[in-house]
Amino acid sequence: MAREQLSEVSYGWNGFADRQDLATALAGEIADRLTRAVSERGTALLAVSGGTTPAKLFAALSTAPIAWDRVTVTLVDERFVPPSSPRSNAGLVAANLLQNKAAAARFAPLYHEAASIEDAAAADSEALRSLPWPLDVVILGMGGDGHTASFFPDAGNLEELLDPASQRIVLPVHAASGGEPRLTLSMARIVAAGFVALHIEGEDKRTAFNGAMGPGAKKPIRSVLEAAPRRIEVFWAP
Ligand SMILES: O=C(O)[C@H](O)[C@@H](O)[C@H](O)[C@H](O)COP(=O)(O)O
Repeated sequence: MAREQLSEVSYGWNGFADRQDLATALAGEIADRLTRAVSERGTALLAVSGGTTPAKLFAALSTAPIAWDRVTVTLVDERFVPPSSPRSNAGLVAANLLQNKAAAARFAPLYHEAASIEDAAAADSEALRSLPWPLDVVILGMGGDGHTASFFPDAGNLEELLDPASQRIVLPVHAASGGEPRLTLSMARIVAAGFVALHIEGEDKRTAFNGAMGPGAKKPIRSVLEAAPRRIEVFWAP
């Protein structure tokens, strides 16, 4: 894993010839780390992102021969929609990851029907408190604007979202660029993970990532890289 050192931020760069090679390699890395967590602490906690990128990865990971019945899967973030919605990350995970061998995993959703996104976030923080924190593996995505999770640059509460000291587990997000209101794991919970991978695909995303690593206004993805106590590994394919 090549190392890029930039001013005060570093990350591992793992480039692949094509998206299926990336999915196979990253699924193997995740499976190894989940297996190690189960052997060390009897359980493992995985958080994945939604969007259009992860489907191949989810399909590859779903067939991994690991002790899925000891694994809890949750989401890095979620749109404030029910699982039946085509916009639902829970629906995406159910259809693509919690299949095959991974169907035996426990799933902890972020979306709960509530009067407001604020009420849902508060309910989430209570419901998720009993999960076996810290996360063992987090898979992040990134938008062309440098957002990751639901840390959108135009979020009204971006400072709170990026606060590595926040004790909250789940935070509400209102950001026009994010579409529906969102629920997102807090920065603190994400960066405390044993392994964080950033999964991006396509030239535009590589350009956006490199831009976020350069001078200029700090993008949320850079804030996450800087806050992470362990080097984050970037997985990219054209
Ligand atoms: O709910 C979401 O949309 C994701 O959690 C979000 O953070 C995603 O990772 C990026 O927006 C990239 O999305 P694409 O994979 O669709 O480009």
